[in-house]
Amino acid sequence: MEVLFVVSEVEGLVKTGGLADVGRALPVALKNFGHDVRVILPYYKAIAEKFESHQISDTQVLYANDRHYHYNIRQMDLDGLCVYLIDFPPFFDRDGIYTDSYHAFPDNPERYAFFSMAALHASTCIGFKPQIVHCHDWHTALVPFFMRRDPTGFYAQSRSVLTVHNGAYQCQHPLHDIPFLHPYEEIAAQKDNMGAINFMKIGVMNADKINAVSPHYGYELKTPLGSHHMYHEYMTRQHDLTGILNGCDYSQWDPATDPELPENYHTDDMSGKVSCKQALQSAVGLPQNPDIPLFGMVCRLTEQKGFGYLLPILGHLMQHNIQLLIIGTGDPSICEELHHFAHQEPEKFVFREEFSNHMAHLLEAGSDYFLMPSLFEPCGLNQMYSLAYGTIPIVRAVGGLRDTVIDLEESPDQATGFVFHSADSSALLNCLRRAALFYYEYPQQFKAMQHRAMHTKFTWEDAARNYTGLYEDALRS
Ligand SMILES: Nc1ncnc2c1ncn2[C@@H]1O[C@H](COP(=O)(O)OP(=O)(O)O[C@H]2O[C@H](CO)[C@@H](O)[C@H](O)[C@H]2O)[C@@H](O)[C@H]1O
Repeated sequence: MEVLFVVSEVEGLVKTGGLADVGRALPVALKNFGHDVRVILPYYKAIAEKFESHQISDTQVLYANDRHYHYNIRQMDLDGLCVYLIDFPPFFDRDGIYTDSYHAFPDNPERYAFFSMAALHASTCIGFKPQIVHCHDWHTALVPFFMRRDPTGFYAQSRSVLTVHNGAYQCQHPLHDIPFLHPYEEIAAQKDNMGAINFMKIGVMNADKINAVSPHYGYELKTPLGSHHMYHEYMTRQHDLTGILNGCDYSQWDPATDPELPENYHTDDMSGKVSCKQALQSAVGLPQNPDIPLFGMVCRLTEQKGFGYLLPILGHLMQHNIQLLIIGTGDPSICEELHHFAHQEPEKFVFREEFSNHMAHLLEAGSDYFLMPSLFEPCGLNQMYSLAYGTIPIVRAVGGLRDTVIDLEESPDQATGFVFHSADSSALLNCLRRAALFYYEYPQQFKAMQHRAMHTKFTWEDAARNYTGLYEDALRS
């Protein structure tokens, strides 16, 4: 199949979170499955500064209201993957992808409405007629709407798939600021009483098929509590909504080959993991004690990741003989609390406010436990990386975390981690205490759990097979 993969981030080029990991690994897996996949994303400043690409057509123009958008199409090769870039400096030649590190760019809705329109337009200019146009999250959720109303007929036989990586981000914005949507009366009819429209709703109501990034998140989207206030839309589309579990990119996340680690390791010889722990403790200034359990966490600092109930128990946690390391960037108020706490407990707790791929890899390898107590988690990738690195995940039973981690009490012989249920501090604290006790009291069982974790596999090949099935369903619709 010919697939146009329209996405706002691609790991290796530009990344703010898990969307980028999927933006790289899934098209590669689909290509390996035999599909002709072309990825298209904005030509951000960060890409222009670091990577070679070349312009492949004359300057193109799009019109919306009285505005003209003159843009260029560029192309590059990313490890055998064909990548097109939409070059429009007024929107993309700036520091930051979505934010200036603190605040979202106010013109994000217009930027991504333009990108969605330009991605489809560019494909017609290039002459690539895809059977499937696969878009992701709110940034490209207008693509299915524009496809259905394409006046040229170029996409008449094409079908659209919208993947929901994070349904909480929907982009609600005044229609007035989004010129590309002005011509459509049906959109004007959807304005709420503040004059705003919702990109994600438009995507869900117009895509031929929709999928969540795990089966359980697919189920949650169809519940009032888990739908992020889009229960009506997800229920309306329930027969076209499914869940496909993300994979783990083992070419990037394998402790036996990971070049970011001071020493590699595998299930037959775990001594390298001890060196990684030592290197991690040394890198962040924690006492170099190999016997104390080290809990690690790396994530975007947002409420989604469970800080609402993690922050209140940090003090209680420090009464135990453990170490905790958190690496992340995001919400300034969470940063402030973490910095404050780190000053109080320098021997036990370190907070690094940074985005570092190297440190993320070292943390995955050097920690004993990986903490992921999310309020909601569409799939989650770090728990998969943790399993691969023999770093036992501690997760809440939501979304993809529930689909990928087996709790010790639930199934002692198959357990790969610790799972708690309620979104509250005491449930989390109990779970963390359970994990610390297990580490100290049952070292042999801890090792056995590490081995089981490292043998657990969630491959992109499986995901690509499932997406192929979804594409086939879309083409039949
Ligand atoms: N400070 C930092 N330094 C270095 N690396 C950092 C970092 N902060 C985060 N990362 C990296 O970003 C990625 C985070 O991926 P996740 O899937 O866990 O979360 P995210 O919420 O961004 O993704 C959303 O999309 C993905 C993809 O579908 C879903 O799995 C997920 O549930 C959904 O919320 C990992 O590769 C992680 O290592």
